Amino acid sequence: MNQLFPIFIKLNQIHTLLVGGGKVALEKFEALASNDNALNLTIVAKEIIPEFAQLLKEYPQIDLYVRPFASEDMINKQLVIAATNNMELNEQLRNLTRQNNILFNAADKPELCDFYLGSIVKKGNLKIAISTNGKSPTIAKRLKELLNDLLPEEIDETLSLMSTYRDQLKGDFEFKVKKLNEHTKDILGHER
Ligand SMILES: C[C@@]1(CC(=O)O)C2=NC(=C\c3[nH]c(c(CCC(=O)O)c3CC(=O)O)Cc3[nH]c(c(CC(=O)O)c3CCC(=O)O)/C=C3\N/C(=C\2)[C@@H](CCC(=O)O)[C@]3(C)CC(=O)O)/[C@H]1CCC(=O)O
Ligand SMILES: NC(=O)c1ccc[n+]([C@@H]2O[C@H](COP(=O)([O-])OP(=O)(O)OC[C@H]3O[C@@H](n4cnc5c(N)ncnc54)[C@H](O)[C@@H]3O)[C@@H](O)[C@H]2O)c1
Repeated sequence: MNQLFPIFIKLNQIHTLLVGGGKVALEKFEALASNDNALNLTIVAKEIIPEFAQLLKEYPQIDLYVRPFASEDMINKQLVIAATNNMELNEQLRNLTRQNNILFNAADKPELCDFYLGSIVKKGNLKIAISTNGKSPTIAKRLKELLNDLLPEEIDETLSLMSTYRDQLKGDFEFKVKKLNEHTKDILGHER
């Protein structure tokens, strides 16, 4: 059984720290920024690969510090993601985040993580996050591709129409829920 509880985070409201500037850090950065390019992020890395530094020029709001991690970097952060090649540093980050009540992810190190990144299907306002409980990120990626192909582009239009319809409905909450369910019965092919 997968006991992980998915939540959807507003990356422009919280402050995230990414430690590391290599290929894996770049992948994690792309995973974050592809959801919200106005994200609130600080990056600390002893060294950064040129393509990552180049990409960051498109994000003037992001702070990049090319130097070793210092414990003060944790101040005012709510989420920390580590993508370093240094296991001692990963352990130190694990301990510091715990002491400071900050949620922690170490890329590819499940035993150190409070949360995992998911594979993400995106169709306009619709977003589906996939977890395999860490069993196979490759299958998560393949499922994402499958769902991306299966879901029609019009699904976003349907969401917008439903939102307008809901705003126009007059009546109490129970009445609205009934109407919305009646209206979508055929779209989804079954009754709630
Ligand atoms: C979903 C995705 C999100 C993201 O990272 O953005 C993600 N990994 C992705 C891809 C990917 N990662 C790896 C491969 C190589 C093949 C393979 O191993 O399968 C591929 C496939 C590829 O790149 O093609 C290597 C790998 N990853 C982990 C380990 C350690 C271990 O398994 O013990 C190792 C072995 C390292 C080694 O051998 O040294 C662990 C984790 N990776 C997770 C997330 C979390 C669990 C998610 C879940 O429950 O499924 C978890 C637990 C923690 C975390 O990192 O958050 C992203 C999909 C991108 C997309 O959607 O396109
Ligand atoms: N590259 C891959 O495809 C891959 C696949 C699976 C697992 N991994 C693992 O993921 C980790 C990261 O991989 P990578 O390819 O990005 O490694 P990398 O060596 O390219 O990058 C590591 C980054 O950590 C930074 N770093 C190290 N010590 C630091 C410190 N004290 N303060 C701040 N930054 C520091 C380095 O400057 C560098 O930017 C490694 O542990 C690797 O074994 C990598």
